[in-house]
Amino acid sequence: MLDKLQVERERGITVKAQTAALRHKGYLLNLIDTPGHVDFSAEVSRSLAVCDGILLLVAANQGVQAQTIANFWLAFEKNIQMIPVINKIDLPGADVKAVETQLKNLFEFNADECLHISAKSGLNVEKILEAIIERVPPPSAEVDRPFRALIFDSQFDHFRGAIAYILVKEGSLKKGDKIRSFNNDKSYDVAEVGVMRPDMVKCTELRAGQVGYLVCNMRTVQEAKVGETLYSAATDKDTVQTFAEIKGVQPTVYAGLFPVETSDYENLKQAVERLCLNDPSVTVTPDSSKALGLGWRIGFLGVLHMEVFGARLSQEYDASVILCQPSVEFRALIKDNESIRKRRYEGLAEVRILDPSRFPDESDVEKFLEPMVKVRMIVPNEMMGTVNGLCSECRGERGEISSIDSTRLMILWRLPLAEIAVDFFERLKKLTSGYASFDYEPDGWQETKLVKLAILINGKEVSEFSQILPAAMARERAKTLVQRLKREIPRQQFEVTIKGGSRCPGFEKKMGGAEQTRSAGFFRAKFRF
Ligand SMILES: Nc1nc2c(ncn2[C@@H]2O[C@H](COP(=O)(O)OP(=O)(O)OP(=O)(O)O)[C@@H](O)[C@H]2O)c(=O)[nH]1
Repeated sequence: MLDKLQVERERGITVKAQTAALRHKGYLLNLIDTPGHVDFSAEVSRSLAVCDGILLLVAANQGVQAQTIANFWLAFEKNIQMIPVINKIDLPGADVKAVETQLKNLFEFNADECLHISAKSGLNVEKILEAIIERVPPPSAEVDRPFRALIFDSQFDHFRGAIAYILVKEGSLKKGDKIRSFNNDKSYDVAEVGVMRPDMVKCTELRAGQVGYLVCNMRTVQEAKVGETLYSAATDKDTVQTFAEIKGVQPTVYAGLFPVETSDYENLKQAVERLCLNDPSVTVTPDSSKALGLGWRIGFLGVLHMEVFGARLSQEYDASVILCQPSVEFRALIKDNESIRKRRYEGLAEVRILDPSRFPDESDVEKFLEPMVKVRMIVPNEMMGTVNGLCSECRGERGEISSIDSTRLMILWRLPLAEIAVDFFERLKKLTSGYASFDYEPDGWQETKLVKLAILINGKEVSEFSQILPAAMARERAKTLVQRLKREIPRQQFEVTIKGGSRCPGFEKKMGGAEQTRSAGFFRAKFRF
C-alpha cells in the first residue's frame, strides 16, 4: 500500500519513508513506514525526529537482522518508546521462541512485551493499535499557542510545486493563514492543508500533534528544506524556538552524473534539484568533464541508493543520464612542503580525492588514506567460517563474535569501505544463501596504497571512466573492466586501453582498432559503467 514509487514496486523494497494517518477508537494515529536497507537509513533517522514511538518489526522466520540492531540504537538514543513486534508467525519456518530470546539477549525486551502477528492474515494486527494507544505517549502539543511546525520531508509535485510534510507542534493551520519560514525568511499564504491516508486528502485544519501536508506556493525546492521551522506570521521572529537540527548522514560513495545529451543539462539540473528535495541525503557538487560536458559529482549512501536515484530520475522526470562508476572518497596527506602545498593544493595539508582527473602527483604525497567501516553481520552459526573467509579476502580485521541465541552469531569486522561499497552484500547473500544480514557505520581512516586505473579511448584518457582504487583491488577490477569493455565497445571504432599506474606495474590492455570515427553522443549512451 505504502510503496508508491515505481522503483519500489519493481524492486519490492521501500526506499522512501511514507506517512499514513488513521483513526482508531477515537484516537488519531500517524504512522511512518521506513525502509529497511542500510542505504536508506537517512529516511529512518529523519522519521525518528518526529516520532513518539516505534514498532520494531522482526520476521519470525528470519529473526533479528543487522539493521534491526542499528535502528534499535537510533531509537534508544532518542529515548523513544519501542514496541517489539514479531511478524510472519503464519509461516511454517516461524520460530517465535527463538526470536523472543534474541530480543531479550540483545535489547532486554521481555517476552510479554512482544506482540505476535501475521500481517498477511491480519492475525493480532488489532493488538498493535491497542499497544500504540497504551504504551506510546501522546505527542506534546499546545493547540492554544501560535502556529509552529517542522518540515520533516518534502516532495516536488509537477502541478503544485514544492509540498512540505509537516509536524504541527503548536497551534493550528488552515487555508488562508499567513506563515513564515525561519531559515529562508520568506512569507506564505497557505493554499491547502491535508493529511496522508496514505494518499493526500484535503482537510480544513491541521492542529498541534498532527502530521500533514502543506501547499503554499513554495517556488524553489530550497524553500521546503527538511528541518525548516514554519511559524505564524503574527509571531515575532526573535521569539520563535527552532527545532533541533535533523542530522544528515555522510555519503559513502560518489559518482559523476551527466546528461546523455549535453543540451539536456538545464532540464536535468532542475530534475536533480527536485528529486533531491525528496531525497535530501544525496550531496550534489557541480562538475565538468571534457568528454561528457557539464554535470555533477553526487554523493550517495551506497550503490543501491545510487541506482535508485538514477531510476527515479528516469521514471519520475523522464531524464536520460550517465552515471559513472561509483567510488569512495580517498584522501592524500601532502608532504610537509609549503611551496608544493601552496602551488598545487591550495595550501592544504590533506586533500580529498573524489575525482580521477584530480589525482595528486604521487611524488607530492606523504601517504594515502582510505575510509574504514565497522561492519555488523548476523549469520547462522555454521556459516561463520565462510563469512570470515569473505571478510579476510576483503582486507578486513576481525572484531568481536557473540551469539545472539543458540543458532545465530553476531560478527563484527573492520573493513575498508571500498571493499564493501560495490557488491559485498550480494556476495555475502550468495555465500550464505540469503541467511546473513549486514549493516555498517563509518570507522575512521587507514593508510593505504592507491592506484589509478586510467582508461584511454583512442589514446586519450577519459578521466570520468578512469578509476582510483586501493592497489589490492586493482588487478581484479581491471580484469572485470576488460571483460565489460569487450562486450560493450564496437572494436572497429574505438581503441580502449586500461593502464595501471606505477603501483600496478605492467598492467596495460589494449582492445579494438584505432579508427578515428569518434562520436561523442555514442560514447555517452554507451558508457554506463
Ligand atoms: N507469510 C507472510 N508473509 C508476509 C507477512 N508480512 C509480510 N509478508 C511478506 O514479506 C514480504 C516483504 O514485505 P514488505 O512489507 O515489503 O517488507 P518490508 O520489511 O517493509 O521491506 P522493505 O519494503 O524493504 O522495507 C512480502 O512478500 C510480504 O507479502 C506475514 O505476516 N506472513
